[in-house]
Amino acid sequence: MKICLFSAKKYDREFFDKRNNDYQFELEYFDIHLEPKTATLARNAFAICAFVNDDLGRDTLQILASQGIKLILMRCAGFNNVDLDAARELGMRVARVPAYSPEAVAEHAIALVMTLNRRIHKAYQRTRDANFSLEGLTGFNMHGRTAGVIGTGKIGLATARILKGFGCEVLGHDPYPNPAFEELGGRYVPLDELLSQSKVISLHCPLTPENNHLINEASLAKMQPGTVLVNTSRGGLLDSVAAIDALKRGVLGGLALDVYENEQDLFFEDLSTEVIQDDVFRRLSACHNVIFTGHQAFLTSEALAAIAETSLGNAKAFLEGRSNGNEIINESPDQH
Ligand SMILES: NC(=O)c1ccc[n+]([C@@H]2O[C@H](COP(=O)([O-])OP(=O)(O)OC[C@H]3O[C@@H](n4cnc5c(N)ncnc54)[C@H](O)[C@@H]3O)[C@@H](O)[C@H]2O)c1
Repeated sequence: MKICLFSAKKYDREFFDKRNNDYQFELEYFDIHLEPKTATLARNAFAICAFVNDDLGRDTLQILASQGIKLILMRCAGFNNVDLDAARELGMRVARVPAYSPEAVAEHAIALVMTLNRRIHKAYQRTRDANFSLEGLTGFNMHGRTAGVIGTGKIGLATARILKGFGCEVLGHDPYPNPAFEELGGRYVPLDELLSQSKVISLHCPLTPENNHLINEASLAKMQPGTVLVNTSRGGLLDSVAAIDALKRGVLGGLALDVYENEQDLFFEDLSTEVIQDDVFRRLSACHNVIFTGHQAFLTSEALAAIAETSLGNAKAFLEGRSNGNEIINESPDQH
């Protein structure tokens, strides 16, 4: 039984091949994105396995369905790039990996905050050039600061736990409060209060049509000068053009992005010999207090092993006609 994996990198092959010893599926890997013009590659398979920047819109799904694909395996938690209505109409099932390692993403978010705060990115460059001046490297203590977590599900909770460990006061905002967040000492507040009180703000809610550009010109205007904002969730949550303006005005004292709203043309590829055409990305990456990582928050060996195990387990459950709780075809993207 064959599964075609799209956007498959070396590390995906390594972990899927290893876990597949127990499952014995036939795995075919394609390094390229899934989109209408590549969907025809998925021949003689019952399932395809896709990732965050693959295009699973109606056109792609129609081509896949016409080739007999019955199951979409998302090897990630988010599924904002899947047209669930189309999948349902075409009789396709969609499954995901709801929680492979919340700590992997939370730890990366905090690594980004600390890199910006303590200017590690600048110190790294300076010391390699034997420049040991400390001018311009002043950070702030996390201890005693207020940090805001937007979205207090699995990853937001893991982030809040680390922030609490630093000795931060942790504010949260979530339409569905999580008792575990309050148990660890977090305090729920309205979004405006979180924006205006927090020195550090970390985004951990899914991208839905309702919260596209949740952080926009109006919400940035509510932040205190010098706020550090980190987004490891989905790029569309932040209006990047408004962020440039907030950086210029000093409202944002630091911006760390593991995700970017137009990342599908950039991330996961080596573009080091090309001129980047995205002017918003170029303006952001030219700021001394902006750092990017290319959607790597998930990238730990623990997370990759869990992604492979759960994805293959989802395929097995489908073939056995079982539900294992990872199906999303009947959910809308903003549901838990
Ligand atoms: N960068 C990466 O590598 C990476 C890896 C995994 C997940 N993610 C992203 O992280 C997101 C969160 O993952 P999770 O496992 O914590 O999901 P989760 O479902 O456990 O938690 C998400 C929380 O966000 C809340 N929420 C929804 N809309 C909101 C809004 N408008 N304002 C505030 N809160 C809102 C939900 O109620 C829920 O509690 C995923 O949707 C995905 O986009 C990124």
